[in-house]
Amino acid sequence: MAEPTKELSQVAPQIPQTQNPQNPKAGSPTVIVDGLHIIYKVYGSSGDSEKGNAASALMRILRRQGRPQMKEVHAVKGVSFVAHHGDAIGIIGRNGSGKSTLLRAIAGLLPPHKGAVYTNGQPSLLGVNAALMKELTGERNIILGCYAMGMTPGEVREKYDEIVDFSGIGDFVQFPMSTYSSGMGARLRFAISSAKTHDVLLIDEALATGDRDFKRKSQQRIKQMRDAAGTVFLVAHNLDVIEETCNRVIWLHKGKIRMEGDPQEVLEAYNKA
Ligand SMILES: Nc1ncnc2c1ncn2[C@@H]1O[C@H](COP(=O)(O)OP(=O)(O)OP(=O)(O)O)[C@@H](O)[C@H]1O
Repeated sequence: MAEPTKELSQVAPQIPQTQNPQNPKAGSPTVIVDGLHIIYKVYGSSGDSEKGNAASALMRILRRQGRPQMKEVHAVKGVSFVAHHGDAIGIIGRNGSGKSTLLRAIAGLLPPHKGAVYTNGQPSLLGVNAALMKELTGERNIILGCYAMGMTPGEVREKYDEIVDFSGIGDFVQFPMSTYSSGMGARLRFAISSAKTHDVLLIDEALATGDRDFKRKSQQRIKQMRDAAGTVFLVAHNLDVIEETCNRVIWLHKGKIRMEGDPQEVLEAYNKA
């Protein structure tokens, strides 16, 4: 199978950089998405007239058709763009427009059907379903999560209190995550993931469940990551979060880029559409 993502240095070692004496990395490319197509293959009914309901399942059994036919969902259709160090890129679009699919492809979790994703550094996906273990306590999850991000035991000890403080879960850190509200879970996930500086951090709706205070804190932290010349991608339905956090917005529509650029301009066009 083709590699989901490739190291940027292998394909574009000499791309000119914007010089910034304070941070020499700033402005250089971190992610190149080149003519990307993602297709899901799913089992579905054979025709539009056959909806996936009990009646059609029964008909299939009676007609001895066995398994339903394979269908394809073309979720991302020829998307291309370049992201740079220091960019926070908001991805907006209606339900089903391909936002989460694009993030998962950048993270290397979905192989391109056509085209390619090149990344400089390791992309980390922070999603609403990021893999923390519900039956373990917050404390255990913090430790495991930090190890999973490649931190040393010393770094974990150093960051532990800060993560608990930032998440605001207080004494709940001693309880299994299965006892947390969805907001508490999302806050802990964000606190763990953002305890480390990421080259490319992909955030999928993780800020949606936090309260106002937490949103403010997380926006500040995203800004710090940008200042450290990381690249942040943010999928959110809350357009205020996008406007306040991002310096660029990509509007996806039915798997294609409808518009891209300055947040105010893109959000204005999106709201009018
Ligand atoms: N695992 C999957 N298998 C098959 N089809 C999928 C899968 N995940 C997403 N799709 C389809 O791909 C298309 C894009 O979905 P995606 O979740 O990327 O959109 P989205 O813009 O993130 O939507 P939302 O705003 O509702 O989260 C949709 O038609 C969806 O039904």
